[in-house]
Amino acid sequence: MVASSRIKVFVRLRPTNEDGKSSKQNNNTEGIDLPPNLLSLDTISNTITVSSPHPLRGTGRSISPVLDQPTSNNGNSTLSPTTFQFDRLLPPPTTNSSLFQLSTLPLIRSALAGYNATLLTYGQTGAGKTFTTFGPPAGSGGSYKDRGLCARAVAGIFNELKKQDKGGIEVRVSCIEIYNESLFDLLGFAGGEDSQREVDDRRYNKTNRDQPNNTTVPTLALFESASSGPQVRGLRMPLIQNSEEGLNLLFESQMNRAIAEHQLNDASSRSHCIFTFHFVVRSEGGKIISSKLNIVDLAGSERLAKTEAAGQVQRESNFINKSLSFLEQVVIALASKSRDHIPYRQSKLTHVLKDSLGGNCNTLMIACIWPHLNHLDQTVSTLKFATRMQMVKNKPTVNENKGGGVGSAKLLRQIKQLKEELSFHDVISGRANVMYEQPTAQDMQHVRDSIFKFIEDEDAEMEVHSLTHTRVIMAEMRRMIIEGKEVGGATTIMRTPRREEVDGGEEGGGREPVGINPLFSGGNVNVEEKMLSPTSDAYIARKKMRGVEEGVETPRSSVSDTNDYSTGQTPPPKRAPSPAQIATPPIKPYVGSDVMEKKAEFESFKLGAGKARSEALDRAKLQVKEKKRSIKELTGEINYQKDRIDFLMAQLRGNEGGGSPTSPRAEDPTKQLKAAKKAYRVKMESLSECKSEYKFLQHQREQCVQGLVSAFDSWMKMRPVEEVGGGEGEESPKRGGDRTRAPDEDYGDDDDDDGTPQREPQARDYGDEFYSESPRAGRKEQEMYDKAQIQARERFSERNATLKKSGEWKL
Ligand SMILES: Nc1ncnc2c1ncn2[C@@H]1O[C@H](COP(=O)(O)OP(=O)(O)OP(=O)(O)O)[C@@H](O)[C@H]1O
Repeated sequence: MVASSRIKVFVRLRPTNEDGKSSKQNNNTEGIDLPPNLLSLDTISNTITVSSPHPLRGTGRSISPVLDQPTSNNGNSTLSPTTFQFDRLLPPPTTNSSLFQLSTLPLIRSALAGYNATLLTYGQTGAGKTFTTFGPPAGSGGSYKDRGLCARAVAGIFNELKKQDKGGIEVRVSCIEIYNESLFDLLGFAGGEDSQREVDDRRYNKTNRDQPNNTTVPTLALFESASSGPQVRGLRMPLIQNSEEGLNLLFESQMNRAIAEHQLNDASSRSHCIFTFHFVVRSEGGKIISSKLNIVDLAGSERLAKTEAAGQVQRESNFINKSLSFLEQVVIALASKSRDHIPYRQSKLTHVLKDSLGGNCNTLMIACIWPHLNHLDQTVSTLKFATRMQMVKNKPTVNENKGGGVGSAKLLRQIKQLKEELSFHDVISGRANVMYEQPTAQDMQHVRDSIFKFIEDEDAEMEVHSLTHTRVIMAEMRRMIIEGKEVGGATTIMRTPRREEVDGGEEGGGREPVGINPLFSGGNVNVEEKMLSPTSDAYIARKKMRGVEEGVETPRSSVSDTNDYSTGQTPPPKRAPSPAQIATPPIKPYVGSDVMEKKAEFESFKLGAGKARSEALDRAKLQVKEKKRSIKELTGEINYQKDRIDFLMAQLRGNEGGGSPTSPRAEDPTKQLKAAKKAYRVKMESLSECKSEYKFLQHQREQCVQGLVSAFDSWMKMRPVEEVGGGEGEESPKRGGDRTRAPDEDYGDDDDDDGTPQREPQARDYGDEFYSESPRAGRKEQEMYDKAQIQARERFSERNATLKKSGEWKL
C-alpha cells in the first residue's frame, strides 16, 4: 500500500516598510508593521494569530472562496482572533539561504530518490513569492546573496549528485508560463531561431499593451498521459550537465517572463511560472526511474482597487484572480472528505498541477504574506487557503518504468522485428550464438575464459561477434582491473590457478600475479579504514588484517613479467626473490575472480551462519544514518534561530542608540529575543545529545563490523576443505586458515564525513552557501551566477535591438 502524506505548508512573512504600500526595492528589514494585538507569532509552536481592529475592507462578499467571514449589518466582514498553525513560520529576517535548507534541499533529495516533488509559492501580489522562488528579477543584477530557491536548487542538485555519486543520472529542465490562460514555453529560444521568434512574438504582444492581442501566437497544448499524468506537448527540455548550464537556462526563462508595474509591485509577475527539473535514472536491467522537481511561482492575487490596474494589466489581473479562484476550488474539493469530483480541468493551472495537488508528489507550499495593516484582509485570506492546503493528502511513490516511456510498446515491437531480421541474417551467413542480448551467467563465464586466454597467450585472438559482445568484454576487463586495484592496490588479472600451480609445481610454490599495472601499485588505502577512528577496535583489527596481506605482498611486476600460463611454465623471474619471499611462499591477494568468489562466500555467510550479525550491522548502519540526518536538521534549525537572534539584537541595539526608528510593531523585540534564545538553547541541547548518541551508534556499528568480520574468519577456518574447495575438487591456497580478511564490504553509511554537520552552528556563522565546501567553491559559484545573469541580459537586449530595428517591436 502506498503511504499518503499531506502537503506541507510554511508561511513566510516579508519585511515591510513604513506605509506598507510600496514595495519598490524594499531594503527595510525592520520586520512586521502590525501591532501584536492584530498579529502575533509564535515561532516555537509555529502559530500565527490574527485579529482585526475594525471591520475588514470589503463589500460584504467573501474576499475569496475560502474566506467566508460572517458579515456585519453594514455588509462589511468582521474577524475575531483566529489562530493558524503551520509546519513552519518564517518571519523576517529569514534568508533564502536558510529557507533553501529547510524547504528545497529535502525535496531535491526526495526527487533524486525517484519521487516527484513540488515547491510552490502562494500569496497576494508583492508578498515575496518571486523573491522566494527566483530571487530579485532576472537581469536586475540582484545580489547573489538573495538568489532564489530555484538558482540554489540548480547548484544543490549537482552537489547532491556528486555527493551521492550518481553519475549516470540525466537532468533536464523545462519552464512553462501560464499567461492569460495560455501555456508558453519560456525556454522556447533554446530550440533555435524559429522558436526564439515565438517567444519574441509573444513578448511583443504582451509588452506592447496597446496592440490588440495577436491570436496567431503559438501556445502549447496540454494532454493527459495515462502513465505520466498531465503533459505539455512540444515543451522543450534541454539536458543540463552542470550548474552553469542550468543557471543560463534559468535566467533565460526568467528574462522571458511577463512582468508589469503596478501600485504594489514595480516588477509584478503577470503569470504563473513552473520551472521543472526532470531526472531520469536508467539501471542496467532496463529499469527506468524518472522523477521531477517543480518550482512554481504563482502570480499573486490582486485587488484591482489596490493595484489601480487598468488596460492590459487589469485584463491580466482578471485572468490571475480567476485561475487562483479555480485553484482554491480544487484545494477545497481535495480537502473535503468525500473527494468525489476534483475540478482539475477548469483551468490550465490546476490541470498542470494535478500531480502536485492530491497526486503522486511530495508537495510543499510556501505561503507568502505581507504583514501590514493595509494587507490584513489578504493575509487572512492567504492563511485560510494555506490551512486548507495542509489538509490535502498526496501519495508519493517512486516512478519506476520497467518498459520504457511513452510509445514504448511501439518501440518494443520494432525491436522485436529487428532482432528477428538479425537472427535470420546470422543463420543465412552461417554465424551462430551471436550475442545481442544481455549476457547470461554462462555467457559471462565464456567471456571471462576468453579474456584470460587472450591475456595469457600472446597468439590468442579475441573473437568478437557483435557490438554488444565487444561492450561486454570491455566492461568485464574494466571490472577485473578495478577489482584488482581495489583489493591489491595493484591491477592484477588472475584466473583460477591450476592444480600443479596450487600444489607448487615449481620450487617456491607461488606464482606472480599476471599483469600488474605499475600505475595502480602502492597507495593501497582502504576507504572504510579511513572512516574509522584510528583508535577504534575495528580500525586496529582491519589494519592488522591488512598488515598480514601487506607482509606477504607479491613483488611488483611489469607487464613484461607475464607468466606463460599456456605452457604451464613460469619464466625465470627478472629479479631475484628476497629471502623473505623464499622463506614464506607469497600468498596471492584476492583479486579478479577470487574476489568474486570471496564476495560470494561472504554473501552466503551473511545469509546463513552470519545472518543475525549481518542484520545487526544493517540496523546499526541505519541508526547511524538516521542520527546523522537528525543532526543535519537540528543544525539547520539552530542556524535559523541564530539568524533571528542576530537580527533582533541588531534591532535592539539600533533602538538604544536612537538610530533607526522603532518599528510600530508593538510585540516587544526583547520578548521575541528571549523566545528565540530559548529555542536556540533547546535545539543546542538536543544537538549535543544527538551528537553523543551519534558517537555511541558509530561505535556500535564498528563493533558490529568487527564481529561480522571475525565470525566470517572463524567460519572460513572451520569449514571442511571439500566445502570450500574450488570447482572440481581443487583446493584453493587462499582458503581456510590462510584467509586474512573479508572481502571489501560497504560498512559505511554512504556519507563521506564523520557526521559532523556541514555547517556547524556558530556564533557568527553567516555562511550563506550550504554546499560551498570552501570559500573558493562559493566564489566560483557566485562568478558563475553573475556571469549567467549578464549573459541572459545581453542576449535579451540583442534580441530587443534586432526586433526594434526591424520595426516589429515597438516598446
Ligand atoms: N523576504 C524578503 N526580503 C527582502 N525583500 C523582499 C522579501 N520579500 C519580498 N521582498 C521585496 O518585495 C518586493 C515584491 O516581492 P515579489 O516581487 O517577490 O512579490 P510577489 O509576491 O512575487 O508579487 P507578484 O505576485 O506581484 O509577482 C520585491 O522588491 C522584493 O525584493
